[in-house]
Amino acid sequence: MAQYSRVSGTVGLITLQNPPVNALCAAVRQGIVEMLKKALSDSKVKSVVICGQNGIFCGGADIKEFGMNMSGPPLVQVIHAIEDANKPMVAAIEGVALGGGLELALGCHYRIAHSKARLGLPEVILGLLPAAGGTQRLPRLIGVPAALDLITTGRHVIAAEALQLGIVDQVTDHKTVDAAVKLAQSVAGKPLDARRISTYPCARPSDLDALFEGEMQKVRQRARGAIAPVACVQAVQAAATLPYTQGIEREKELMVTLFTSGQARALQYLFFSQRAVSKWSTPSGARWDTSKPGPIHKVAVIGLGTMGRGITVALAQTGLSVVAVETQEKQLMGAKKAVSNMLEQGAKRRGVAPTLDKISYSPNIQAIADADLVIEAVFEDMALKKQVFQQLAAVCKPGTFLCTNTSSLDVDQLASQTRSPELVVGMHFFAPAHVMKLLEVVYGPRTSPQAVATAMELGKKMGKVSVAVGNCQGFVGNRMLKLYLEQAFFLLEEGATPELVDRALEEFGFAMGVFRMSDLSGLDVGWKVRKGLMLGETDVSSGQSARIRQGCRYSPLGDLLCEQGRFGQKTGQGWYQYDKPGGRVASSDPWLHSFLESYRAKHGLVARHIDHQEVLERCLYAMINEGFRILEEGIAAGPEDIDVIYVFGYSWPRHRGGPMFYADMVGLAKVLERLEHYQQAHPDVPYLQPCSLLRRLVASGSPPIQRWREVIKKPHSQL
Ligand SMILES: CCCCCCCC/C=C\C/C=C/C(=O)SCCNC(=O)CCNC(=O)[C@H](O)C(C)(C)COP(=O)(O)OP(=O)(O)OC[C@H]1O[C@@H](n2cnc3c(N)ncnc32)[C@H](O)[C@@H]1OP(=O)(O)O
Repeated sequence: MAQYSRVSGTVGLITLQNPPVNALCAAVRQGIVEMLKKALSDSKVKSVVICGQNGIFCGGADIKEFGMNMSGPPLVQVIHAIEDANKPMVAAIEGVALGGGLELALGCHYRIAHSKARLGLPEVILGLLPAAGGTQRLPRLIGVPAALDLITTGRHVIAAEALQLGIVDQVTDHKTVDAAVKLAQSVAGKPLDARRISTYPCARPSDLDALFEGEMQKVRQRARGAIAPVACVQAVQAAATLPYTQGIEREKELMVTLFTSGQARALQYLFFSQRAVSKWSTPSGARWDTSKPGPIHKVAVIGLGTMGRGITVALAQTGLSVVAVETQEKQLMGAKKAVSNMLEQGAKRRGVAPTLDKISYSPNIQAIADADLVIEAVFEDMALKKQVFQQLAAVCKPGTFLCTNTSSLDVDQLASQTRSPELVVGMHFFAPAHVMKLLEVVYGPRTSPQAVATAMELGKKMGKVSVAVGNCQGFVGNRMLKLYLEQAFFLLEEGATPELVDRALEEFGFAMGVFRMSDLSGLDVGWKVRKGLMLGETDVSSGQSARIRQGCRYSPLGDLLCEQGRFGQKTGQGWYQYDKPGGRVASSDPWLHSFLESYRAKHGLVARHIDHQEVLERCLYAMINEGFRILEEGIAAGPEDIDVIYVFGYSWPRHRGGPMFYADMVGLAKVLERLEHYQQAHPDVPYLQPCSLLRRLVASGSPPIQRWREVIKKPHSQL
C-alpha cells in the first residue's frame, strides 16, 4: 500500500498505492509509517519525496472506513512522524491533494505541485473537518482569512492559486516527481526547524474577534442547519488563539462531535450515492456496464425558450457541435443574443474562451437532418410536442436519438409518434438548465438500453448528475413534489398560513419554503399542468364538491390565486406580496390572510392550531411515502436515486441526505405510524395510505437504507 525505493542515489521515494485515488486507508497509513522508518534509517538517504501512484497524490482519508471500526495508525500521528523527521520531506503533488491528502502534504517540509493539480480541504462537504492537523497548520501557513475560506467552503484550488496563497513552494509543468527529487536534493542537509508548520505562530489580525464573529454569522446563514461549517470556524479559531498542541486537542474534540453526528453520515451517504447513480440499471435488466452509448458528434435543440437556451449553453460548453432551431424569427434573434451572453459570462467565470462558434442557429427544422441526437425543448404541451416528434421522425437521419425535455409528459406517447420508439428518451432538465446539476433521464417501456446509456453519457459530458428513472406522471421528482405541495395547500385550508409552513420548512433546512418557492417559480406553471390534467377549474359550486376532484380531496387555493392574476414574484403578488412585479423580497400579505379566512368560511372549514412538527410530517412523509411507491414500482432503482434527485434538483438540505435517507434516520416504524395517523385523520387523501413496501420494510426489522434493495420486490415493467 506504500512502496519505497531510493532514487538518484540519495533520495528516498515513498509512493502511496491505493487505486483509484490513493485514499489513506489503514494499510496505506501503516505503509507510510514503515517506509518512513526505512528512509530515515537508510544512511545513504539525505531527503525523502512522498508521491502517489498513477499521477494522483492522494484523495484523502478513506471515506469507506468512516462507517467501520477504525484500525491502523491514526493519520494525525502519521503526519506528526513526517513533520518530526530529521531529513527533508517533500510532497510531490500531482492530480489531487485533498482532505487528509493535503494534510499529509502540510506535514511535509516542502511541497511541489504540478500546474494541473487541485488541492483542497473538502471535509466540510462530508460533514467533517480536516482533523489531521489541517485546521491548525493551514492558518499558520496562509493566514486565518484564507484558511477559513478554504476550510469552510471545501473549495479546491488549482496549483497556481495554491502557490499564490503559499500552500505550495513550487509549481511545475514537467514530471512532478522528477522536479520533487531535484528539490529534495537541493534542500538535503538544510535545517528543518523553520519548515515545520506546526511550530509557526498563527498570524493574528488585529480585529480577530470581529473577524470570527462575522465569519460565524456568514457561515451559519449559509449552512442552513449544517453543523460542520460552524465546527470548522471553531477549529480555526482555536488555531488562532491556542498553542498548537491545545489546538489539535480542540480539533479532535470537534471532530468527534461531527463524526458521530447523523449529518456526517448523511453527507457521506450522498457522496457515494452521487457516484452510485451513474451505475444505473432498469427493472428489465439493462445496465450501465452492459450498455454502450451511441457516438454523438452533433446535437440539435428544438425550441429556444428559457429551457432550450439553457440546454444549448450547456451543450456548447461540452465542445459538441450544436444546431439550435427556433421557428419564430423574433424568438430566434432573442435566443442568439441570450445564449451568447450566457456563454460569455460562463467562460469569463471559468477563465476559458467562450464556445460561441460551436452553435449554428436556424429557423428551419431541416437543419437538424444530420444531428446524432436531438433534444426537443418546446413548450410543455403534449399536442405540440407530438407534432414536433412527427416532424423529427420525418427529418432526422436513421438512428438519431430523440430526446424530449419534459417535466411530466408521457415519454412513451411521444415515442409512439416515431418509427423508432427505442431511440426516444426523456431528458428532464431543471431551470436554469446550464446551471442546475440534475438531469432525470427518463426511459419508456420501449426505450433501448443504448438510448439510456447515450443520454446518461451526454448528461455526464454536460457536467450533470444524471439519474435514470422510469416513465410515469411527473417521473420521480415532480411526482413526489406534487404531494408535498398538495399537503401544504391542505394545511392552509386547515388553519396554517404560508408564513408558518415556510418557516417550518426553512428551519428544517430548505433554502425556501414551499410558498416562497412557488412564488419564485410562478404559480401559473402548476396551474397550467393542473388544467391539463382537468383539475384546475374552479367554477364548481361552493361546499365540499369544490374541494373534490376525481373522488379525492383537492385544494383549489392555487387555482383561485391564479384566477386573480396572482402568479407570484412576476406579478408582484402570490402567496406573499412584493414591492413591484419582479420584486424579490416577500412580505406578508393581509389580503391573502383575509382571502384564506373567507375561503375557510365559504367551505365550512374551522381553522385549528398547526405546529411545525405537523407541517414537516404532513409535507415530508407524504412525499416519502410516494418515494416508497416509486421504489416498489421500479421507477427508481434504489433510494439513492431519489435522494440524489431531491438534493440536486429540489434543494433538499444536503446534511439531511435526501427524503429516503431522512426516513431511515427518523425510523421507518415512526414514519409508518405517523402516516397511519394522518391517513385516519384524512381518509379522503388516498396517498397517505402507507405504501406496502414501507410496511414490508418495517415488518422485516427496518433494515438500514443500504439494504432496502434486498426487500424491494423485483418489479415487472420491461425495458
Ligand atoms: C471518533 C473520531 C475519529 C476521527 C477519526 C477520523 C480521522 C480522519 C482524519 C483526518 C480527516 C481527513 C478526512 C478526509 O480526508 S475525508 C476525505 C476528503 N477527500 C475528499 O473529500 C475527496 C473525495 N473524492 C473526490 O472528490 C473525487 O473522488 C476525486 C476528485 C478524488 C476524484 O474524482 P473522479 O476522478 O471524478 O473520480 P470519482 O469521484 O468517481 O472517484 C473514483 C472512485 O474513488 C472513490 N473515492 C474517491 N475518493 C475517495 C476517498 N477519499 N475515500 C474512498 N473512496 C474514494 C469513489 O467513491 C469512486 O469509487 P467508485 O464509485 O466505487 O468507483
